[in-house]
Amino acid sequence: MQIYLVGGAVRDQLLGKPVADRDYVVVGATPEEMRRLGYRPVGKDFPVFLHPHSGEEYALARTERKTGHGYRGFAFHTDASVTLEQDLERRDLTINAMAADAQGAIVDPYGGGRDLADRVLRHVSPAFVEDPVRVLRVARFAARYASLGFRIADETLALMRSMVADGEVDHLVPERVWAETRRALAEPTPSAFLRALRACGALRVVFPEVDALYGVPQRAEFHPEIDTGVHVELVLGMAARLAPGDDLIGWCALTHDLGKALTPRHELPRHLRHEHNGVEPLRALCARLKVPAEHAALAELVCRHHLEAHRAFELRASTVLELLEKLDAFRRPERLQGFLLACEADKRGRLGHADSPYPQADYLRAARAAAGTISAATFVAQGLSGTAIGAAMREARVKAIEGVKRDLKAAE
Ligand SMILES: Nc1ncnc2c1ncn2[C@@H]1O[C@H](COP(=O)(O)OP(=O)(O)OP(=O)(O)O)[C@@H](O)[C@H]1O
Repeated sequence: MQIYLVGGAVRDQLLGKPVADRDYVVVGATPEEMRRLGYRPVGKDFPVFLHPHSGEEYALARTERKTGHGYRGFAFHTDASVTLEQDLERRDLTINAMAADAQGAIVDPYGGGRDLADRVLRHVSPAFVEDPVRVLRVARFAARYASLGFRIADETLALMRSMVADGEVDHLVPERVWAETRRALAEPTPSAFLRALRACGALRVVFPEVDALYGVPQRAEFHPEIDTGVHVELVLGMAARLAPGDDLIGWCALTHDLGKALTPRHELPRHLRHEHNGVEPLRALCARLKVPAEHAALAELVCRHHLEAHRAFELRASTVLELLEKLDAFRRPERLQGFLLACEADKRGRLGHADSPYPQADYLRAARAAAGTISAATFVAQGLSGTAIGAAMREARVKAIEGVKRDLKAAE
């Protein structure tokens, strides 16, 4: 039997990037042999084994046949006669379909090395169309490598379009959409994920509420980029810059303005109440994709309150306190931190504003710190009880926030 390193590890090595996971393909072996050698079987649908010591994954070389819709409709075939080339042929992109033998010699039957050098994301074979998640994977790799100058090959984009047109993308299960989206949001250029999905028409299928933002105008004096979809792309880019690799902030960036798609035509380009209008589609989207609770919760807070954060200096101290309470900022400082990063990404994610300061974040952080030092214990010690404690504490917190604002003004 022969063992090859395959997929992402070979690609990353050739790109000079750190290798995260090492996956191996085993050619010319049977499951029984693998077990005899001490490998532990883990695959449900097809034979994958864990190395007895390193815990790395070793999969028997396999082919597949499409039997139905979506990703469940596959019959995998594996035996000792399946070749490395057959296994690599069923992979998505040529840059992911290279292998390296034990001596480090590269096996590259589909031109992955050339595409890597040319910065092209290209499908391996016509079988690409058989698994709709590959549309999302290509978009995700576009988000990962956009800054290196990668583009999607025309013929691959054409196949992606045909998969959308044939309705194959409709069969994606929410778990797979979320898993790829989450990973894409943690990539360096998440806006390239949106652009790739939009270019093939998949955005309308998987994120219709985001797709609907393109072509919706905003006021040019606040948003020189005008188009709301373009604004969302800029906010995603800024979120990736402010919080690299943080898909939670990315999710908030992606969804903060969903309400703008619902603005009545006669009100455009103003978007009165968009922060309220966005809540319902956001909740429906989070439920549909089964996003984790904290992603749904923080995205809703950002959607509802981003305008308040932008206007923080104009708000009364009591309103600032209410905002901090709604964010649960006294018990959960990380919530406030995430909220402010997303709000800052929104404010700076506008054409010509990338380097604008966002002093609102400093103010709200300082407000929380000052108000947070006031605790109920002080008022209990003063002999107060029940509702009197709550009222006195509130009053003291409001005063503390007023103090912070005064100090900031004085420092200007
Ligand atoms: N749905 C799919 N269709 C075709 N090939 C796939 C699919 N999912 C994974 N692969 C193949 O399996 C390999 C491992 O997949 P995995 O999702 O771990 O990504 P990766 O390429 O290792 O990238 P990452 O760096 O994100 O882990 C890929 O490189 C690709 O060759």
